[in-house]
Amino acid sequence: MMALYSKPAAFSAGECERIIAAITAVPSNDAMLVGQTKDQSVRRAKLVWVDDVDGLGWVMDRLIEIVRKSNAVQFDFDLREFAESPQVASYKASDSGHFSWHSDIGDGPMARKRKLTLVLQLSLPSSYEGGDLEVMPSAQVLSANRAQGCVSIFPSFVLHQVVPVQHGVRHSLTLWAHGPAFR
Ligand SMILES: O=C(O)CCC(=O)C(=O)O
Ligand SMILES: [Fe+2]
Repeated sequence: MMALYSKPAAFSAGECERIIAAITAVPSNDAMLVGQTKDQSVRRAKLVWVDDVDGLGWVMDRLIEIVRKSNAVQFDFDLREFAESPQVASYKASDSGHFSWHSDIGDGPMARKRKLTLVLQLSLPSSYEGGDLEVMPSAQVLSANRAQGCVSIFPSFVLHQVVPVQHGVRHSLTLWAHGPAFR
C-alpha cells in the first residue's frame, strides 16, 4: 500500500486564492490539538473551520470526490462519514508557525474515528519558506508536494509534521474521513 496519495492540480490557483480570501475574512482561533489542549510548543497556527464560512460548499463537494477516488484506488478503508468540518490553518513565520510530529487519531469522539487525512496546499510555494508537510509512513520521511492546489492523502494514524515556516505564510486545508475502528 502506497501510504501517501497525491493529486496535483486538484484545485486551480484561482480557486486556492478564492479559498484563502474567504477564510481571511472571518475571525480565526488559535490551533487546538485533538485533545483540545493548547500547547504552542506542539502547534502554532491560526484555524478557521470551513463550515463556518459561507460560499465554500463547492470545496467540500470536490474534496469528497477526491477522497472517494483515493480510497477506491489506494486505501480501501471502511469510510462512513466526514464527521468534522474541514479546517484551514495559517502558519506564519512571524508566529513560528509549525506543527510537530503527531498522528491525527485522538481520544475525542470524532478524533478516534479519523481514518484518512487530506491536506490541500493553498499557498503558492514561492510565497513562503519552510512549512513543508512531512509524512513518515515507515522509516523514511516523505515530503508532500508543495504545489498550490495539490492534495495529499494519508492514513490518519501515520506520523506527520509541518516544519517551521521561516518566511511568509503557509495556508493549508485539512479534512478527515471517518469510519469504524480498524480490525
Ligand atoms: O497543515 C498541514 O499540512 C497539516 C495539518 C495537520 O497535520 C492537522 O491539521 O492535523
Ligand atoms: Fe495532522
